[in-house]
Amino acid sequence: MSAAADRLNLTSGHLNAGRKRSSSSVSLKAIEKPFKVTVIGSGNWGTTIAKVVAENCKGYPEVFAPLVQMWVFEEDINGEKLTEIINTRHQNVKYLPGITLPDNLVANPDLIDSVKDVDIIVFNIPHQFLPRICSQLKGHVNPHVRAISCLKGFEVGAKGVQLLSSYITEELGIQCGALSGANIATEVAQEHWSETTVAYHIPKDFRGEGKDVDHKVLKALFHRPYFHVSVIEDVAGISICGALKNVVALGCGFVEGLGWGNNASAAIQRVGLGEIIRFGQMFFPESREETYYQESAGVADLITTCAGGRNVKVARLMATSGKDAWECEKELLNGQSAQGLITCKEVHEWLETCGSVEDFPLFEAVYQIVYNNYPMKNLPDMIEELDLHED
Ligand SMILES: NC(=O)c1ccc[n+]([C@@H]2O[C@H](COP(=O)([O-])OP(=O)(O)OC[C@H]3O[C@@H](n4cnc5c(N)ncnc54)[C@H](O)[C@@H]3O)[C@@H](O)[C@H]2O)c1
Ligand SMILES: O=P(O)(O)OC[C@H](O)CO
Repeated sequence: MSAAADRLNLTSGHLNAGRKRSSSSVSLKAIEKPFKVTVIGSGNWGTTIAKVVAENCKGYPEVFAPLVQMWVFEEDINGEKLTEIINTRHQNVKYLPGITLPDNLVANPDLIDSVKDVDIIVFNIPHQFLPRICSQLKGHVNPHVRAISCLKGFEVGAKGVQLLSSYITEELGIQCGALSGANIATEVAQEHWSETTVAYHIPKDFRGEGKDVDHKVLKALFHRPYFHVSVIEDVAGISICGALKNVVALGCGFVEGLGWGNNASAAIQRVGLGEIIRFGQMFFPESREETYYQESAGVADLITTCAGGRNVKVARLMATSGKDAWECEKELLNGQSAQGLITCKEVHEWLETCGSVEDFPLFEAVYQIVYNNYPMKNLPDMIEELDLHED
């Protein structure tokens, strides 16, 4: 085993075969040409994951090209360009203040230039911007490029409800997996220990170990001493959890803001977990039920998001202030996005299309509260009235 593999502890013993994780031991010394990596997105999570990736690319030059580009949606910050601030002071002062970024992470405002000759793209933007980003990238990305989506949400359109990784694959013709877990960005950026799940299917045109991206390469790219990665195959399972826990977190924020306490929040999470699993079973039958319970992307992410994520904070403020969702998001998040606000609408539209609204009373209640001003205090009845578990 190479020194790099040894340092990464990428042996089969380290991986839990019972959870269908990747288990082969591959010498990373065998990498034919180091993989060049770009991160698209520079928000709270975008910048955090770019930091993680840049640390590993610098640490394993036999596997990755050390220089990592991060595409930045350019902004003016008190007369200075955000990209210039990042490249000179090595800090994203707007979206991840107080965190020093590695000097091999280079901010680039030119989207097309940022993916030139790249081997791996990590997508990490609020999901409402994905269609425009993909349409700009079309024709500029080689089909052999591999991608990981760190986005949490769905694309709902003419093709029905789609995973964002599938949307990227369809739009750009590249294989795309996902990364999702119990990962509040600032905690990861501060290097407090957490876990995450990466899911990736090896594509039919896989070029072979050492030449192409596989589970080992992805583990090397994302695993840090403070950020423990498990690599599995269930892209649908981890993506469904990641998208829908944000809707559940809004429900938790409502009951907390009303002053109802921990029992009410736990009740919302219980109902929410059931609806997440039901959604997976109905619309993505390829997703595996154990992912919801065993992976960081499952119930662990539900718990952390409902405790300390942005969605719960926005919903709490809605309840305590009486302001609408968009005002609360603006007031609290300084340009960041509470993705559950968009996801609950997408889910509602999809469920209406297929006549399944009544199967998901919590998702529907959250949508009605956010978009149609339904009283939050009626949430228990809204869930109860539609509860399918009643005899
Ligand atoms: N922040 C977290 O704790 C966290 C953790 C895990 C996953 N996620 C997920 O990661 C994804 C990205 O979240 P984030 O926290 O990096 O973003 P964010 O919520 O911090 O959003 C801000 C980003 O949006 C960009 N932006 C604004 N307008 C834009 C436009 N018109 N086009 C393109 N980009 C624009 C900004 O430049 C900035 O980079 C989301 O799907 C989120 O759910 C977030
Ligand atoms: O801050 P939120 O609500 O977007 O959630 C953050 C992460 O998704 C937690 O894993």
